[in-house]
Amino acid sequence: MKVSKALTIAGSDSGGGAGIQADLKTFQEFGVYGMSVLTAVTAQNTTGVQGVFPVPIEGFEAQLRSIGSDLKPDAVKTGMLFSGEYIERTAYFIKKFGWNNLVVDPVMIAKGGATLLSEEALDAMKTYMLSIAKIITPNIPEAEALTGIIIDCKEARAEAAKVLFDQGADYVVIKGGHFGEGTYVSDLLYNGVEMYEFVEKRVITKNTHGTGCTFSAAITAELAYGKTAESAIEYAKKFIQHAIEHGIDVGSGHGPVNHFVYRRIAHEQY
Ligand SMILES: Nc1ncnc2c1ncn2[C@@H]1O[C@H](COP(=O)(O)OP(=O)(O)OP(=O)(O)O)[C@@H](O)[C@H]1O
Ligand SMILES: Cc1ncc(CO)c(N)n1
Repeated sequence: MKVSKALTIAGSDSGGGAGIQADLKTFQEFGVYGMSVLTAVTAQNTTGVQGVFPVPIEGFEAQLRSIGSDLKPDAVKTGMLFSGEYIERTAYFIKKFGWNNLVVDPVMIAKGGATLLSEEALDAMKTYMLSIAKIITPNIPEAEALTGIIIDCKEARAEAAKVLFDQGADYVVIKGGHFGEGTYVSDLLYNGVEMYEFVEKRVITKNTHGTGCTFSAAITAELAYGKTAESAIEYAKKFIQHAIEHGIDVGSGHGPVNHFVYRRIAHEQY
């Protein structure tokens, strides 16, 4: 049986809500065969990040070579890339293997404030990843760090999207989860010609662990199926909305979004 295949290059979240675990669960939910290359192991749960342990760089590169020499992902996403060295190696292998359906989620800081990307890596992210990204999906603080623009209004967000586009990404999505506490949450898409806003009702919940990873994994899964960037983003936005609305009550902190939301809704109908 032929299947669409997607690869995530990211960190592990032992708590299962973000990182590689969120990506693989989302790929599975979309019916896409999931593969993973680990940059780092995090000791993490719903209350925060207790430790970050990078995979030795040789082990990281070996995983990329194993995938590249045998499996051909239809789409690839990057999440926590840990440091400039891992970023440079990631870009090298992505180019070498010709993986061009690339979603870059420039993960920098976990919700509780833990650093997932070293500060020196910011330049490497701009130099190596933006130029090869099909879609980049920063949240507001990440877009601010990458552009130097303070995003305190919609106009500033649009300006930042243009700067990121000029740095090389084909499609820029600046997510609005961190944009105040309004009734609606809007994500901005810029494709070099037009700006689109994807708007949904803000869900009042503490279970928002993994929103960003799950959203970008859903986009990647849709790209793996051969969908256009616009339709992949539109569908992923609906998916993340359902996943947040049905967030899971586990742990004592921020529970994860619900990666198997469609199946759960189906079960509830019986
Ligand atoms: N409370 C909410 N209600 C509805 N949608 C939300 C809410 N919070 C975030 N989103 C949506 O979830 C997606 C991820 O956005 P967000 O800005 O939270 O990303 P992120 O900060 O990268 O996530 P993470 O903290 O997992 O790294 C976006 O589509 C955003 O609009
Ligand atoms: C491993 C990992 N990647 C990404 C995030 C984003 O929030 C996280 N919390 N943990």
